[in-house]
Amino acid sequence: MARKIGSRYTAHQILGRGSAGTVWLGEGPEGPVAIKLLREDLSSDQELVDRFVQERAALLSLDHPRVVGLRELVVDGSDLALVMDLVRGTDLRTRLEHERRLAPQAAVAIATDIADGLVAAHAAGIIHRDVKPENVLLDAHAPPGPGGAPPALLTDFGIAKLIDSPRRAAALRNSGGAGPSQAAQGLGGQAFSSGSQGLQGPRGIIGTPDYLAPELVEGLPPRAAVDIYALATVLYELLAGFTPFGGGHPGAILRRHVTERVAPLPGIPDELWQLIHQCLAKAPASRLRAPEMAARLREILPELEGAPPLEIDEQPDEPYDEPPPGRSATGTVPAAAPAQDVPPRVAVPLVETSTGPESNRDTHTSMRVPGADELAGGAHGTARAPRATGARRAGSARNRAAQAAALRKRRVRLGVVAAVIAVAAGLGGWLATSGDDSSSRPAPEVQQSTNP
Ligand SMILES: Nc1ncnc2c1ncn2[C@@H]1O[C@H](COP(=O)(O)OP(=O)(O)OP(=O)(O)O)[C@@H](O)[C@H]1O
Repeated sequence: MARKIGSRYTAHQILGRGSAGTVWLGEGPEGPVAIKLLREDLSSDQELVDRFVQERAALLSLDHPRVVGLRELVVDGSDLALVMDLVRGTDLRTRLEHERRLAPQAAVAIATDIADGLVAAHAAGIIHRDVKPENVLLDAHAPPGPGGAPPALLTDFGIAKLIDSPRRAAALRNSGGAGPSQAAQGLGGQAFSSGSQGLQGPRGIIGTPDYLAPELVEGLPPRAAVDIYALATVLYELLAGFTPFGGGHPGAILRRHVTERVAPLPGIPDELWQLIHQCLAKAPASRLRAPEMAARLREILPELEGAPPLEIDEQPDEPYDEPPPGRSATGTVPAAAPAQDVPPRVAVPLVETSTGPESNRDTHTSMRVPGADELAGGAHGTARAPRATGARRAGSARNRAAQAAALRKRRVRLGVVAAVIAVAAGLGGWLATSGDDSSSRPAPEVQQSTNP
């Protein structure tokens, strides 16, 4: 059923739904467009509407072939719509769901496109804040690039930040139900709320847990480096089929971003791994900047020609598996509950989402407060450590009793939320002064144009 949007656009058919609203195939004076119609509760929020209007010029000015162009912001009665270039194709999440893992050259080609988009955005002072496969569109009508990858375009620039209004975040913090700041509260309410009050104003964390840079978990204000971290996470996911710190409840994922190190992917070319590793550095200053990342990805691209997707064993770890003594921390934490109790791995956005029919992707699962056990690294918080196909799992059944005993001891030490709060708070200082990479380049100072 056709629907008028403002005086110039008509929405014809639903293309898909996301956490912020519904995307329609539409028509305007210059031809077909995509129209994102924001959810009613968002569009009726006067503060949010004001922010959109304030940011209109900055968002409309972002013009780059690797960025989905925003053509118009329409405020029409109770409708708030973003009119965008129409990309005929699919989003990267859908492709990943079909293929599970991409061949390295295709993965790097897509990451290069996204990095190019970030170069333009960061140069314009705009931080994306929600780089993830859902926000990457693949243009199936353009000639494919290296590895047969369709050109990729980054979409939803600045949207996460716009929706992140202080009033909304405060309301969510005060609400009893699942909401965006619940994970943050669960991980360490003091650390988060005090950090947020001091550095960001009374805001919650906005983003999607799997892709959130550790400094955001710490309550620091977002800088361009958060997009680099998220892009490195996406690249890792394209290669591995899962994100480095994902799995389980949002609070557990957030904790891992801060405390765990990423394990190398089996069979990954060293240069590519070094790049991912550097861009996943805990300290934002240690990450590459967008132009450097794009250039390095481009250099690596030709060497990956013909390389097959990585072979990674995706069988879930056995319960009670724990890294053997002496092994470096790799993202594996001991499991303690039967596998059937472990919630599915999904990326959930840390923005308030609608539920039910409004949202049609499993990325929009609502969150619940993670328990102390999960926050302390229990089964629901177990990240998957990459293992080559056929490689032996860390730990084994013969050590299970000893491991279970060690686990119980460990839980006594770590099994209260307060401990996690202390760890998170303490790490704030550590993060500010250390990195896990050699580079000590200062963090790029990109002012968010989305600040009021
Ligand atoms: N410019 C566009 N052209 C064509 N299709 C689009 C465009 N923008 C979005 N879509 C499609 O609309 C659907 C919903 O997109 P939307 O951006 O609302 O949600 P999302 O990014 O999947 O999730 P979230 O809002 O949580 O980030 C997606 O399937 C996407 O492929």
